[in-house]
Amino acid sequence: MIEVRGLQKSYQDVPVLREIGFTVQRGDFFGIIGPNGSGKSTLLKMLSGVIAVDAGEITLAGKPLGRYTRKELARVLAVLEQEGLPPVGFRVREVLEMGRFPYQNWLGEEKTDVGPLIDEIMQLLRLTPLADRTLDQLSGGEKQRVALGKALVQKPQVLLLDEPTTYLDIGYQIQLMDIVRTWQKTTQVTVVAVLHDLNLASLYCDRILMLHKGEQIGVGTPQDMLQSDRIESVYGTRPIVMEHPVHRLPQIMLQSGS
Ligand SMILES: Nc1ncnc2c1ncn2[C@@H]1O[C@H](COP(=O)(O)OP(=O)(O)OP(=O)(O)O)[C@@H](O)[C@H]1O
Repeated sequence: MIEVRGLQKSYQDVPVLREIGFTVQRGDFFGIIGPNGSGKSTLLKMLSGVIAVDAGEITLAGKPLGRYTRKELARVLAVLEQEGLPPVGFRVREVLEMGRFPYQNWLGEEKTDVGPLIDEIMQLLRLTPLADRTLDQLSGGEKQRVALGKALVQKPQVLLLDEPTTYLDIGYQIQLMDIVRTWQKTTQVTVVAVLHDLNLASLYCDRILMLHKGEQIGVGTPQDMLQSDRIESVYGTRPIVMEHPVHRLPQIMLQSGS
């Protein structure tokens, strides 16, 4: 679904990504991890076409990213960003309707009735009781669900998530990740998520790309990537890595003073 080859990026002649290359299969949950400043958001912005690559190529559904028009791209790819919501005056249902823009004509009309799709996504995200609230009347966690709803109504083939669980408590973190996974299983959407929380990355990602200072440290399963030596060399702190007693996946425990 996504192929990345030989990607390079510099800002003002300072290289921030070097020789990045990986493939994401259709329907995979792919995580991008790495310390602050390692280039995760820059890579995600290149995948979404927001910033240009200096060298290398990104192919999406068999077509180079640069050959998509903006509207074509919005039918294939949706992004959940930290600041992806419109100004505060809009109501929840209106915001979700805005997500349909790639399918609308210049009058904002669509051939098919999307009411049932919007109802389904509002229910999945438990937004139905909030439909008529304006954005300023929502909590941070509720706003994040609205932003996700706006991305899902685009019915994308690829969903990019930039640190989707920042500011969410542990209950909302799991709820949001579970919703994404449920949606993924029903629609076969390919998910690429920048995640700071290594334990969440382990629980939800099929494969993980680890970046460090703009270099690709490796791509592999959570078991491959979340080893204490590797984490220590990249993050500068040595955690204890244990197997989750239920999910049989690596989970890390931080050690103070290490
Ligand atoms: N517009 C810009 N101009 C110049 N340098 C930039 C710009 N955007 C990012 N950088 C630099 O590029 C590097 C990678 O930044 P990026 O935001 O991609 O990292 P990140 O891994 O997402 O970090 P974080 O986890 O802190 O969000 C950093 O050194 C950052 O200072």
